[in-house]
Amino acid sequence: MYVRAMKCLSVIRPCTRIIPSSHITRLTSRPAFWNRSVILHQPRMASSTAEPRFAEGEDAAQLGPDMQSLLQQQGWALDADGMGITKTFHFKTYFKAVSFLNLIASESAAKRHHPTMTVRIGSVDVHWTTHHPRGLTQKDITLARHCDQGATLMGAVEAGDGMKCGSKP
Ligand SMILES: C[C@H](O)[C@H](O)[C@H]1CNC2=NC(N)=NC(=O)C2=N1
Repeated sequence: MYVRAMKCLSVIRPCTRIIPSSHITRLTSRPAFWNRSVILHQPRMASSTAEPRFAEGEDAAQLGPDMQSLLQQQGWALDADGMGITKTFHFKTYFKAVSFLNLIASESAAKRHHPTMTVRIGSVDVHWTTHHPRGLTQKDITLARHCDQGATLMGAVEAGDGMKCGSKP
C-alpha cells in the first residue's frame, strides 16, 4: 500500500511545482492583438448621436441635407461610427419581403453598389455604406431612396403590421 501511494505521489509531484511569479504574469497578460480584435468585431449599432461621415472626394455640403432628410424623415439610422445607414422594411408576407430584396438586388447589381440585407419572414434589414473610399457617398443616398420607393411599390407596412412567425398572412 505504501509503495502504491508513493507511486501515485511521484505522478502527481510534477504538477505541484511552484511556478515563478514572472511566468504567471506572462501567462495571464493579454496578447497584443486583444484590443484590436475587440474593436474590429464591435457590433454595428444604430446611433442617434453620430454625425454622417462622408467618404473622401464626396461633397459633404451637398450631401448633408439629403442625408438629413433620410435620417429625419425617412426612418434611416446612422451606424455608431457614422459611416453607414440602415433601415428595416416590413411586409405582410414572406413573398413580398423576398420580392423587395430581389428588387434591391437587381438595382444594386446595375449600379455596382451592394447593400448588406437580412431577410426575415416579414421584414428586410438594409444597410448601405461605401467600402472604397470608406464612408457615406452619393451612391448610398441614391440607393437608400430607391429602397424607399421600392418598399412603397411592394406594399411595405408599419413595423407592427409586418408578418411574424406564427401569424397568418
Ligand atoms: C468594382 C466594384 O464596382 C466595387 O468593388 C464596388 C462593388 N460594390 C460595392 N458596394 C458597396 N456597398 N460599396 C462599395 O464600395 C462597392 N464597391
